[in-house]
Amino acid sequence: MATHHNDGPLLQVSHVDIEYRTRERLVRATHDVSFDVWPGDRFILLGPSGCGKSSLLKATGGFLTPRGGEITLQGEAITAPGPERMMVFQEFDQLPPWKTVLENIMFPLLASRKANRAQARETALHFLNKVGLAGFADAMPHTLSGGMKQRVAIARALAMKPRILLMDEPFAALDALTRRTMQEELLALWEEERFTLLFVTHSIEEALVVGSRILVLSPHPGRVRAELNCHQFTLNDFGSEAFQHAAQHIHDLLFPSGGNRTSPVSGEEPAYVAATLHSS
Ligand SMILES: Nc1ncnc2c1ncn2[C@@H]1O[C@H](COP(=O)(O)OP(=O)(O)OP(=O)(O)O)[C@@H](O)[C@H]1O
Repeated sequence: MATHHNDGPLLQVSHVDIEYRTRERLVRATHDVSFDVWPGDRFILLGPSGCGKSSLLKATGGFLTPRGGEITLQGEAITAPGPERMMVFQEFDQLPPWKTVLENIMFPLLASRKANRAQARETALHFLNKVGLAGFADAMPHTLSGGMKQRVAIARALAMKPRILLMDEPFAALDALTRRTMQEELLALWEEERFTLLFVTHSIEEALVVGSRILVLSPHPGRVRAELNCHQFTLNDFGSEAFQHAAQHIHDLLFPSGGNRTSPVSGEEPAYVAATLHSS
């Protein structure tokens, strides 16, 4: 179980500015972004394409260094990638194709010397079972569906018992039904394991279902527009009045021009529209 709120935030993102320098220009990805993630949080970074969500996640992963501000995990500055911060990406090709499913899950445990072969195998089988793929230990990644590959990537990350799990739109490339199932499974896993999650999405609906807290970001450069609690919603709340109300509220935060659903904020806008119009 996660320890609860005794020792201060697990992750602190303080006044973070992220910039990219290309030959032609300087891109400011985020400006002065601050937030705290507590143990056991399912913390969502939500915003339109280009608001710097992935950049914030990569900086937390230690894959890039902010231009300004600081990111700390349990008080220690993040300067490089580390096994206590495991990442799950959107792409289905994140599993080395020459390793079996089981070997894929065992690999970080062995590479980080967290476990010997026997322990790694046992842990990998345990987590493979947890994501419902016990029968696929010896399968090669190319024989799996997209959803199954994402389950393996999640098992691989959780097997490391990271202090924080970083997920970058992990379900965005899945069909709607599989996406819903994966959200359900992730929540069930969280109920069992109570890991701390930092999750990037541009879907309001997904943010409300998966998250316990949501950081709403505005684009160019990404700034904090609001931070909201949403632990009250589950997958059963789709279409409920409270859910619709919360979705509309977030929509209005993201598109403050006043409900103009055709405002050209980004090519990704239909995701928000779908979220607010969804009812069942
Ligand atoms: N390697 C890079 N070089 C130059 N600019 C970059 C690079 N990576 C990201 N950017 C720019 O930084 C800004 C933020 O990008 P980022 O990918 O973090 O946003 P995002 O909110 O995750 O978007 P999306 O939902 O489309 O992935 C964008 O304007 C993007 O073009």
